[in-house]
Amino acid sequence: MIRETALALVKEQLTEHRYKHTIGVMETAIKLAEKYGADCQKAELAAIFHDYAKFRPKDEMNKVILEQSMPKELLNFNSELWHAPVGAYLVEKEAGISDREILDAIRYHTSGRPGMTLLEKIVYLADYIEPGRHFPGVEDVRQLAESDLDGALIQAMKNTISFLMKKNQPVYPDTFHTYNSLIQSGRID
Ligand SMILES: Nc1ncnc2c1ncn2[C@@H]1O[C@H](COP(=O)(O)OP(=O)(O)O)[C@@H](O)[C@H]1O
Ligand SMILES: [Fe+2]
Repeated sequence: MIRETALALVKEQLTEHRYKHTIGVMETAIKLAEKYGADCQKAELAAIFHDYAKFRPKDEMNKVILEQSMPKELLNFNSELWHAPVGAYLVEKEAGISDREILDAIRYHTSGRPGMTLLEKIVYLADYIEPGRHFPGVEDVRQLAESDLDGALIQAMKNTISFLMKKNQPVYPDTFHTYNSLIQSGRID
């Protein structure tokens, strides 16, 4: 699918603000894909579609999670997590994207998962550091992303986990497991 077609499909699903964020994620994901040797076209499409389900009603997302046998555990956590796996499902069903790598990059863009692929890492990070993002710690992650993809990802996950903990919010454990897997894969002992 070409960029224009994908963007037109996504624009219908999003607010103006979310659409601008999506453009930022797309541009950042392409740059990261060039830098780290990922497939730029897949990075572009995954980034364009990553928030496709962001504004679906909660009851619709809840139903998809149950009917499509997604992890039920998701329902015990922040509903903000749901649009990622539900988005992967709807992008396949409604937009006809069938590439597994692209769908998985959408599926895991919020929680991460242990053993993330290069494409999944790029979309996760592009979502975190795109130029429209302004929150404490984002500049450090942007700097790290220039030369150390895993280091940047670890820092982004640390920030997300601490942010949720500071607000006394539950943390969906896959993010902890992703953090552990990244820390362990980089260890020299
Ligand atoms: N492990 C987690 N447990 C609970 N909430 C999480 C977890 N990881 C991310 N979140 C929350 O999910 C929300 C959406 O994240 P994300 O999809 O990355 O961004 P966006 O808001 O651009 O869609 C954020 O508010 C974030 O704090
Ligand atoms: Fe998202």
